[in-house]
Amino acid sequence: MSSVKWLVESGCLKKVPSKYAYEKNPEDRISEDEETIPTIDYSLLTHGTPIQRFKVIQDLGNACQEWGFFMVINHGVPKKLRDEIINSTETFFNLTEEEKQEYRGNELLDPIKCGTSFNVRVDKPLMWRDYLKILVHPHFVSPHKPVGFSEVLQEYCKRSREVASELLKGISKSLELEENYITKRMEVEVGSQMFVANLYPPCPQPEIAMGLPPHSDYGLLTLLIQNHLGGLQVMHKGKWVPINPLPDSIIINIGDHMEILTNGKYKSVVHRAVVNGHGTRISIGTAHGPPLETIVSPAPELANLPPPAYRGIKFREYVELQQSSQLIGKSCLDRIRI
Ligand SMILES: O=C(O)CCC(=O)C(=O)O
Ligand SMILES: [Fe+2]
Repeated sequence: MSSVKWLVESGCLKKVPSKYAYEKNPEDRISEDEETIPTIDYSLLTHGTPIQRFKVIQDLGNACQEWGFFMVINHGVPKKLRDEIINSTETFFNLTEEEKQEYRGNELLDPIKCGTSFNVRVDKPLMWRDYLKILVHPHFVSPHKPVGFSEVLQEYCKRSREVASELLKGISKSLELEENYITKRMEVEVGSQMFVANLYPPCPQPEIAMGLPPHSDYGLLTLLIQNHLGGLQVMHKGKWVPINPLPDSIIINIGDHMEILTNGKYKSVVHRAVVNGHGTRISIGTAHGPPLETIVSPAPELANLPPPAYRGIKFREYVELQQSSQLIGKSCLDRIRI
């Protein structure tokens, strides 16, 4: 299956080929309010006074409960590193189709996988998106091309793990649990981290194509950065809210495993990526979760009243289920609700 990038660059497309034609839900509403996702000042979480910390933990809890999405500012991941990971990812996608073939991957959880759409075996229609997914933790691997990619990838992923683990401490506190509760219970230090780069080439008819359809993410937390182009929309109170992140911020969202662990107190939220007609959008997510063999179930501290609402499932099994199915809202999580 050729990449969307190749399709766009190899001819002068005036129309979206029919296999990419995406029928939007006629009931979709785009929010026109100014309202957007909350902002969390990370530096107050890590270096604030006790009062500032108390307040930011409350804000974090509210953001998780009300939106499932927020932006973090003052996170300490240098702009240079964020630019470098976006630029080197772009350079990766600029390799020839033959060079990228090496990373096509045959198995669902091959540590390095490069491809198009979400899952070409089941997607109907195809998505206007190419991707590179790398399981970077606990065992770091990287494509050996382009030159320098591996070093930047390793550093960016390490810095994003640091941010994720501080946020998980704050989230534990917001649930009135001990600060290291989630990181310990989910063995986050030896947990899995998936790097997912999305490339959305310019689309001749953006209104009838989709970059990524409505879905929630697996894992505990996802960190997301993007180049200069927007496209992320978050479902909130029945409307799609377009996200325009503050400069230098990182977007964070709750994944399905946080919903399971908190017994539904913090819910994963459906989001999608729309495409545009003028330029190539790149977004880079890192999904943070437990080790693949860990069984995730509701924390007993949070699953007494109300009783457990999800059955326990091995992280690997859940990821395989999600990655092998069509991406449809929260359909994967629905399968393990009690
Ligand atoms: O490109 C985006 O803004 C969203 C990407 C996304 O939702 C994902 O990779 O799971
Ligand atoms: Fe996502």
